[in-house]
Amino acid sequence: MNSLFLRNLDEHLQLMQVLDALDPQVSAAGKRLAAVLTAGGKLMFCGNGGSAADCQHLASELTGRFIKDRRPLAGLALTTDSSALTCIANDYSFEDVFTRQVQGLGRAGDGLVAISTSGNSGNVLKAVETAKAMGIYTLGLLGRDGGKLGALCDDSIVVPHAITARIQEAHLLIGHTLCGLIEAEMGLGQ
Ligand SMILES: O=C(CO)[C@@H](O)[C@H](O)[C@H](O)[C@H](O)COP(=O)(O)O
Ligand SMILES: [Zn+2]
Repeated sequence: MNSLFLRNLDEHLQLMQVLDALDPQVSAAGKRLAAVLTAGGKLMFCGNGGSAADCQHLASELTGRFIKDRRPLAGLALTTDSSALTCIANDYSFEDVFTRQVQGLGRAGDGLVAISTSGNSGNVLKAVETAKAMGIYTLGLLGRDGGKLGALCDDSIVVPHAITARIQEAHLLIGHTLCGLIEAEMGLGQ
């Protein structure tokens, strides 16, 4: 029997082979995110667990750098402020950890990238509902069948797989591509 690594690799490669079907959604999302930044808005990111790590990773590609040496862009992970997260979860509820940050930090014209492999995390759902009501563009980076977020977000990119880890691996590829598209759309860099 194949090793665990070879089985994971096989699953990963099979998934990669069907992701080309997502090209229209990824290209359109890159344009929408670039438009938010071009108009002076910021991009916020929220998600749980491994997706929380993706949030800070992708936000840092914007404020720091991705491929090109260019001006910093407005990316903000809502997953990294441990004081805000613990205060909101402790004093209100875990469902509110992203929502209250969106309310406090978000402005009409901003964007919120909601990352969830199930598409059903309650705190992410609530943040997207709040963001939409504030006039903030919402993009879901989702998995499985997109879950409730698939129907809720303005736009969604759904990785069609049942295993959380495989979905997360695809999310990082798509997230990196979105960063590249933002740079290209904005004509930034050398
Ligand atoms: O990274 C992993 C599994 O690979 C876990 O930490 C995973 O992110 C957590 O179970 C999350 O709470 C799952 O949330 P979601 O993707 O369904 O919104
Ligand atoms: Zn993980």
